[in-house]
This record gives sequence, structure tokens and C-alpha cells, in this order.
Amino acid sequence: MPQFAANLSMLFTEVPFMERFEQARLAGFTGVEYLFPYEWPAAELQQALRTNSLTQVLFNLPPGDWGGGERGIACLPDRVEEFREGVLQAIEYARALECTRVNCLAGLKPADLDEDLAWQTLVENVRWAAKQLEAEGITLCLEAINSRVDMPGFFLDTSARVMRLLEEVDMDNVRLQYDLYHMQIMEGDLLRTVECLLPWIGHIQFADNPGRHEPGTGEINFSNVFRELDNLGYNGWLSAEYRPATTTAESLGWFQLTS
Ligand SMILES: O=C(O)[C@@H](O)C(=O)CO
Ligand SMILES: [Mg+2]
Repeated sequence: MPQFAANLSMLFTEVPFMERFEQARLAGFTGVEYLFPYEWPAAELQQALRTNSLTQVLFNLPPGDWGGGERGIACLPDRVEEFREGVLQAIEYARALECTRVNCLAGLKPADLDEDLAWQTLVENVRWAAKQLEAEGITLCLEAINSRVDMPGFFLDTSARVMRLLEEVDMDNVRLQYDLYHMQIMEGDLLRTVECLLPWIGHIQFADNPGRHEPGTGEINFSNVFRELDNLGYNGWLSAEYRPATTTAESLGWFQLTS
């Protein structure tokens, strides 16, 4: 059975961020991820991981002005220098947190930015980042995010687009981050897609749809999905990246589907 991680940006938000590590451990998680580590000293995060025997599974590269609505800068030609600085900052944190996987958010493509220029920028940025990360033994994930509900304009919005990118970049430490919630919205056909793309999948996240709440609140058959991932031999992390419909404690019934 794959290992389960808690996304601390969405789960356990009933308590302050630094207290969520302990809550994750008490709930039975062995790994954690969250959007960004950069506002906390690495040593503090490291301590929280150690105290709770948790693995830092993933975090994102710096995304640009998140509060101002940016969702990554990797496809933006006028932000290459900032992108590279962000990669170096992420490496510092990944080293301290012993994290072997980071996610690169491609960004929202401005309507007036030429598609080919955005694509070329993304390819070159990903290749540059992957080379820096390779030396550290870190995998660079690229997540396809739905552009229908949550992020209109997100540049990588299907698994096919991420796969095209992986082919062009052609580096062993670049992988697809497959988020079952986003892909249910954009593509459906979840299990067949995972089966086809399994060798290129570096990380999986989940939430039910619609609503992005816990398994059992929507249309995805999670007992089949978890069982099939196991049958397919997926031995990576499965991260719970959902907004609890009520409280986090009440949302965790899906754990029973995994035993
Ligand atoms: O699915 C998501 O939204 C996340 O994985 C993320 O990192 C960016 O929002
Ligand atoms: Mg996700």
C-alpha cells in the first residue's frame, strides 16, 4: 500500500501551522507536504519533522506573488532570473528538510504572451532547474492543474501537456505530479491514465470532486482507486490535499479504505 501524507496547507488548519505536524502524526500520517516552506526558518521545520518522525514529502518552488494571484513563474519569459533564484532557495530548504521532491508550478499564461514563447521558457526553466536538482538527488515534479474551476489560465492543465514537456526536457529526474482531483475535472479516466503514465509519475495527490473535499464526498470511487494504485505497484506517496468538508478530524474516515 502506498504511504499517505497530509497536506498541511489544507489539513489541520484548525491549529496554527507549526502545530499541524503533531496533529498529522497523531492522525496516523507518516509524511507531510505543504505549499511553501519559505516563511519559516528551515531549522524550525526540520525540528517539527524530527520530533514527529515525519518525512517531508514535497513542497513547491517559490511561485512569484502568490497573494497577488500568481501561480508560478516558470512559463514567464521576463521572470527567468527570479525563477533561478527560487530554485536555489528551494534547494537550501530541501537539503535541510531531507526532501527529495519539489514541485514546479508552471504559472498562469497572460493572454498577450505568445504560446510558443511561454512553452520554450518553461522547457528551458525546467531543464535548468532539473540540472541543479539532479546534483542534489532531487526530483522535479510538474503538476497538471485544472483550468476549468480552480486556476483558469494555468499553463499545464492536462497530463498530456506535462508528458509533452517531459519528453522535450528528457531528464530522468523530471516527473509528472498527478493530482486525482484536477485530473478528474479535466480528463476523467483516472485509473487507465495512471496505469499508462505510471513510470513517469513522481507524486500523487487526491481530493474528491466536486468540492475538493475528502474521499466519499463526491464522485470518485476511492476504494477502487487506492486498491488499483496498490495493484499497479505504485509505491510512492499519496498526499491528502483536500479541504475538509467539516473538520479535519471528521474527514479522516477514508483511512479505513486503505487497510
Ligand atoms: O493542487 C494544488 O493546488 C497544489 O498541488 C499546488 O501545489 C498548487 O496550488
Ligand atoms: Mg495538487
